[in-house]
Amino acid sequence: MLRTLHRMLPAPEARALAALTAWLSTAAVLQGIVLGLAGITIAALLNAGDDDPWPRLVALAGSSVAFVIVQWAAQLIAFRTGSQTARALHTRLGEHVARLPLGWFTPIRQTELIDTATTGVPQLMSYPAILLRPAITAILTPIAAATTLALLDWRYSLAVLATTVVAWYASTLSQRLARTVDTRRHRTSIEAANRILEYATRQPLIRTDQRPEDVDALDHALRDAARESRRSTVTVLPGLLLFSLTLNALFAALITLGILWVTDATLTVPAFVGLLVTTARLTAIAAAGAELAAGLRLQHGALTRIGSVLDARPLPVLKLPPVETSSGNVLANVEGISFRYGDDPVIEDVSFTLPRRGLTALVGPSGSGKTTITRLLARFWDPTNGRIALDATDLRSIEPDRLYAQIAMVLQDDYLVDATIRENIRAANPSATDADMCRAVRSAGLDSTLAELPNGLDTPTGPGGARLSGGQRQRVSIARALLKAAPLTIMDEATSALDPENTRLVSAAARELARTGSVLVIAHNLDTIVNADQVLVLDRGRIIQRGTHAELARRDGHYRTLLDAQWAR
Ligand SMILES: Nc1ncnc2c1ncn2[C@@H]1O[C@H](COP(=O)(O)OP(=O)(O)OP(=O)(O)O)[C@@H](O)[C@H]1O
Repeated sequence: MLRTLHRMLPAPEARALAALTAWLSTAAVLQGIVLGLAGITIAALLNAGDDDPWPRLVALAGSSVAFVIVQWAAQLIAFRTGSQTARALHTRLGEHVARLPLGWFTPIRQTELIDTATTGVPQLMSYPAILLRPAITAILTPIAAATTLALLDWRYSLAVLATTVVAWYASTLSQRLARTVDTRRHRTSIEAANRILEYATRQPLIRTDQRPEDVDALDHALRDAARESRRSTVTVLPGLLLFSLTLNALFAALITLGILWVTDATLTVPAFVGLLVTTARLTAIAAAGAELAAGLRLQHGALTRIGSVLDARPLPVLKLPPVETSSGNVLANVEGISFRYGDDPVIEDVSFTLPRRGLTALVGPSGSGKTTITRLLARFWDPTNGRIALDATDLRSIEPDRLYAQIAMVLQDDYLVDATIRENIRAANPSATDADMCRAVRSAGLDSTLAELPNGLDTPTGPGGARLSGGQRQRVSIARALLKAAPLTIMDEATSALDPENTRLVSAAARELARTGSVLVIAHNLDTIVNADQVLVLDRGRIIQRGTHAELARRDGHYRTLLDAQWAR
């Protein structure tokens, strides 16, 4: 665990952890020497007359003082290292997550990430601060004590070393037993957390639709979590019992050995008493170490989860030759792409181009793959076959920052950061002038909304934009896209039109952006489609028709059927 944590930390914090380990190891060895010397001194005092106890008493006092000083310094360093470790892990997690492909952020991974950042990292902080000391002490102190005891009786010293190895093995075994249940318990508790989040955020839907299956799913998840929690307690107990029994059996074995050696006169009674005092103290140290095992296991679990986030690889940026395009007017070239989520093919052999300027409407029934195509264009994932090029460059060879600078997105229910409306919009283009900002706000239809807000553009949006209505959030998102004026804008029109005014605004913004850039709209609004330069009709992951609205509307086929069913009402 120490090695894993050491590997995860940046160099300065890893060095601090190594230094702390050295301090704690020195303290543990000194403690062992103190305990060994205590046994030897007791033997010498009981053996009055035969031995001069003073040299031993001086050595004991000297090593005790050294131990207290080193232990005190180590503890101070431990608290500092604990908070440095937590800070470094938070930073590493944050920097790493920012480089992961957007497709990595599934709901369950998001819940895991919240748990890791808010619970896992703070848990790990107490590893260097509190638990590393007893963990090191439980191993090094008995070894140092046993070695010191060799001055009194080398056979007993070897016996203590052997029992230390057996006790260490028993402790590892009991922890391994518990770790498997810990993993299951964590999985079910994350599933429950996810369900609770879903239950809380979908309350309106659950209440109005009276969906008992949502409540059932939550009930199941909570029951599973409670069951695993009970099971983990029950499974951990035999391990703890095994360790406690082993420890007591080892102590009894050492006493028996001592008695045997006293009986055959190869060990004196005072020496035996001295050895027993030291051994009893070592047993107490080992038992205290075992009591902290549960904490260590929790930290091991947290470390494993942080490791699995850090192991997730960002999509590689490859060195690829430029892509030839048929004309300089092409911005995006999608060539024979296929994609699957797991084993399910979702997109199959799709090809199309997006012009540098113009509006492309993507239409098709629900589940036909429209959203997936737009996500592949923003490189949430790489297609399993084929390639996508932006400005004659394969997406896989564009640095993420450069790629995101070229794309703007307006989604159905956009997430706003907890800042003012102005800050949310300006984030799209920090160098935009106030005049550009006003234009974007006006075109997005936000001016009427702002007039009703007491602080206008400086109104806080709340976490995720919760203080604005869905329609207002979408208008902020449109203003952001207008201000960014990226070469490619991807828009997702609301399926269940929030209000006709917003639908008209998305359509108008799409047309405006299409005058200077390329716009790809997942279109549900006939107005958008009629104005599109090309319409791509998608069905079960394939493009089955393409052309303008007028061309497609004249032909029999899927588009006409869609048109009749959806828009001609
Ligand atoms: N993250 C995911 N994991 C697994 N399957 C997914 C995932 N996202 C979408 N799918 C599946 O991929 C298929 C295409 O989904 P997609 O969201 O691209 O369709 P869509 O045409 O945008 O649908 P809608 O109009 O309803 O939004 C669907 O069958 C969907 O169930």
